[in-house]
Amino acid sequence: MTYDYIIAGAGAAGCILANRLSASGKHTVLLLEAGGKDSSLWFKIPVGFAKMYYNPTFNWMYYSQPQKQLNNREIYAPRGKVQGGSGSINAMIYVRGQAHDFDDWAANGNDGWGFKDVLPYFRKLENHPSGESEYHGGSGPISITPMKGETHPICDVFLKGCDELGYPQSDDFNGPKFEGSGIYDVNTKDGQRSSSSFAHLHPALSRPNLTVEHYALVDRVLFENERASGISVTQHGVVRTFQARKEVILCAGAVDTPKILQLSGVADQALLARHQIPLVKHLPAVGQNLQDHLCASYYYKANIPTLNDQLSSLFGQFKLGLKYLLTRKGALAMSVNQAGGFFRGNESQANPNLQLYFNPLSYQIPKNNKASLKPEPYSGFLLCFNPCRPTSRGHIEIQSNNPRDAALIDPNYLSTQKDIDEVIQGSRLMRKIMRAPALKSITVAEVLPGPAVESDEQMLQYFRENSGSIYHLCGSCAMGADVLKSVVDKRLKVHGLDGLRIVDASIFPNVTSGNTHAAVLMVAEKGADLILQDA
Ligand SMILES: Cc1cc2nc3c(=O)[nH]c(=O)nc-3n(C[C@H](O)[C@H](O)[C@H](O)COP(=O)(O)OP(=O)(O)OC[C@H]3O[C@@H](n4cnc5c(N)ncnc54)[C@H](O)[C@@H]3O)c2cc1C
Repeated sequence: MTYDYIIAGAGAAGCILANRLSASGKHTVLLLEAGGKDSSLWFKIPVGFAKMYYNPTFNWMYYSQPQKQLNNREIYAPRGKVQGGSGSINAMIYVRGQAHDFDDWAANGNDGWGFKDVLPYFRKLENHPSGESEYHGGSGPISITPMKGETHPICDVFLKGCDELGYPQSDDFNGPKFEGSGIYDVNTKDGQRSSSSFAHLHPALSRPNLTVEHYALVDRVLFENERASGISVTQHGVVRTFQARKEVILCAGAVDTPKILQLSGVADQALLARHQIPLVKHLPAVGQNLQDHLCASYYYKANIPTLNDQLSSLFGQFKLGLKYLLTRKGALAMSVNQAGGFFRGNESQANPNLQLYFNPLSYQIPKNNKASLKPEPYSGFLLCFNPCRPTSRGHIEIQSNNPRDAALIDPNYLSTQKDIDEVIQGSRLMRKIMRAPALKSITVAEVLPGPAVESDEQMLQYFRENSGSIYHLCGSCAMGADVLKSVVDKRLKVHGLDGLRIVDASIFPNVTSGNTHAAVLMVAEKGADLILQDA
């Protein structure tokens, strides 16, 4: 069968492309997704995040290679395996990043991707309750909800503590003032997840020129000489091929997009030779430049009730459930990451370089992936940090030429001195904030790492033993001008090939300073415009 556009991966980016490319009715579009539909109610209810965290039906549940700098631990890397992708299972925190994140993209040979260029796309994609303004959009498909005014009362204690220490406050991390403590926005509408699947794809499903195939694992891109001519998938055990009249667009995310390219013969020639894959194009940067945010939590026991108290009792759960059903508000309508912000680890930083989360509950992520996420059995809360712009770079590599084998993920965490220094800065910042009078007055004890962990070495060791991914893998098919160091050009076309683009988190030249979902949605909106301009 032949379509104008074939999109591989119905994730955060792929659903937007499917909508935008099929909207005019002029082009036929095929959207291929390895997972199933997002019909379960748990994708709608924000608290469903916990249900999907270790759910092998809807989550690829990848693990990294053992990380040398993290005590050789294999770090959990959940990825959505369902319509909507990771955008269907994520924590919905909506932060664009700092202006200089995108100015650095532009400086990497990507004119047209500086902050002033991408801001119109951020505005286009969102429906913000404050309406149209310099920084916000009021009529886009993705609904944004500020959690301000709805968060657990303990979040106000955090904000007061930061204020006591003289830190600035930000009313809106996506507005003119990024730096400071504040309350996060989430991408929800009336207490329900506003994913690109719900906001873009569902309303487009009745279009006759849009076809969606589920349980269709893309094995490889097919080429005629140096033009991508179609795609080969395995669906319910049967191999099927589809032809593309105009373009094949890879949207399988930062782990699977480079994997598909490598399986298709577009990668470093030595890697391809090792796996007996015929060479289509020697592109050594495919799979390189992998980045992520690495975080660690500090756990506290409080002398006032926290969300732990409500979530630990059946009556508390019942009350929260009833509130959600009746008003679509309350803890079940929100992310667990409610307060936080962006801070400078020391005075010499030109920009905020640490992101913080203050959660009104505390939970340990169970190591056993058959267990579920449960609050700690006391009134607790946690404070968590990650460096905003880590400089460690890792890679994605196929382990065989079998598309059913997961790729090897090596983020190479904490492999630069800058990243190590920022871990110390972040650890010291946590302790400083917790010494603020407001926070001291509600804290019984630091449960973890605990007061015995005091020196820089001990704090670093705690981080090495306990840190985890905050699930922002990106950069593995970076956009840039240098064909040895990047994979796509500024129009998102794969270097040296025709009819093949990448539109997902893998094209980030550098990770953004906040959570990555918003920037992926922007990339998809701008990518759709670029594709339609060339149609
Ligand atoms: C648990 C979790 C929590 C997160 N929390 C937040 C948050 O609060 N805020 C935030 O900003 N970001 C968050 N993120 C990150 C954010 O969701 C991702 O950055 C974003 O979804 C990436 O979008 P993408 O389109 O690149 O990939 P994805 O959304 O992952 O989509 C890729 C799609 O491709 C499909 N696919 C993969 N391989 C194939 C194949 N071979 N054939 C066919 N289909 C394939 C996948 O099944 C998936 O549907 C979180 C991520 C996770 C996993």
